[in-house]
Amino acid sequence: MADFDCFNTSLEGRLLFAVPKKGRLNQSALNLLEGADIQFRRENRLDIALVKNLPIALIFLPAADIPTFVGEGQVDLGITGLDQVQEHDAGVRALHRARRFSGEITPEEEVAQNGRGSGCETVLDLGFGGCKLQVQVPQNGIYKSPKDLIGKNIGTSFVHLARKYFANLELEVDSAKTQTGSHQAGFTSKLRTNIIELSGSVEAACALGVADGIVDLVESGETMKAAGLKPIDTVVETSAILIKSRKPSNQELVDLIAQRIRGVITAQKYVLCQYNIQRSTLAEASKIAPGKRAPTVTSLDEEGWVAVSVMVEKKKIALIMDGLSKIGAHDILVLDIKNSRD
Ligand SMILES: Nc1ncnc2c1ncn2[C@@H]1O[C@H](COP(=O)(O)OP(=O)(O)OP(=O)(O)O)[C@@H](O)[C@H]1O
Ligand SMILES: O=P(O)(O)OC[C@H]1O[C@H](OP(=O)(O)OP(=O)(O)O)[C@H](O)[C@@H]1O
Repeated sequence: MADFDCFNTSLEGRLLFAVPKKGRLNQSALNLLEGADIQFRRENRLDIALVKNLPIALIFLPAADIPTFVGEGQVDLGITGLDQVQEHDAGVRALHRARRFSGEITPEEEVAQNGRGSGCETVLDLGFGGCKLQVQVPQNGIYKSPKDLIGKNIGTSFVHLARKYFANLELEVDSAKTQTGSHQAGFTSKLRTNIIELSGSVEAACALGVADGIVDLVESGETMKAAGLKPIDTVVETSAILIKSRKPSNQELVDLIAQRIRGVITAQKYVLCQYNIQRSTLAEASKIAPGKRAPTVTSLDEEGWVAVSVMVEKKKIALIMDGLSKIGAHDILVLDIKNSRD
């Protein structure tokens, strides 16, 4: 158990669950907690909150730090972006590599340590916070392909993923030139591309002459366009995920939370469609809306008619209603699902 005495709060026996304290993932993460009936009251400016109805303590941390806390086993569970987990992973591997170069560990020990991973295990994809980590360059500039950026200045908050990306690119280019390069050799030589660490507003780096290209997140593309940039490659496609440490303090509680969150995600993704139809058309209707498992069918108090209730993906509902209507379904209703459990 981590020592959190500094918070003057007893965390004894509680599962520690890290939640993004600000930024793009904060509100959706809080909505998920509410849907999963994880009740808490957060005191002003305190980054820790005890859950009232479960033996859990929420720890509010920057999304970028959550993989470190979970990976080192100080915190049991966390919500963060896949990009942040991969950045942490790449950082841990870079550290092992540096230790091998300095002779602190043998190549075999490096392989063994890499095999153990960064300590974060993905529990489930949360279906929000979707975006891409992309290599971007000025729209009307001289750089056309990622290879043109080798040896140049790259601004990013994702230094480890950017180093890994350009190390692979340099290796590819060098191998093509010499026909003798090996993967390992590429990672041992010094990176020629200069990765510059920036903590925010990365898009400004090119216009201000700090960088020739950047590696940053793109969702709608508005920020990129406004900065006069265009994407030339994707490093990672990311979304928010639930992660757990290698040995959580209470696996049963981890499973319970995962099950509740899964239920909330399903409820957000589906709606309930109800309609009346003649029994003779039921098979056709079931092809249009087969449901998550199968439609629920009840007899109506009218000869030859049935009432059907079926879960439908929200994004498909309009087309499905059109189809059902076309084959003679009546009284089609669509209802929101508040929560669900498999
Ligand atoms: N535009 C976006 N659309 C969707 N998800 C995003 C977007 N930007 C970032 N994310 C996701 O949110 C995570 C946290 O990014 P964000 O920039 O919100 O963090 P932060 O630095 O903690 O907050 P802030 O930028 O407000 O200081 C990212 O790692 C990514 O997974
Ligand atoms: O493609 P878009 O929809 O425009 O989103 C992309 C922007 O969102 C994120 O930054 P954020 O606004 O969270 O602030 P930051 O730059 O301070 O991290 C990301 O770093 C981009 O700048």
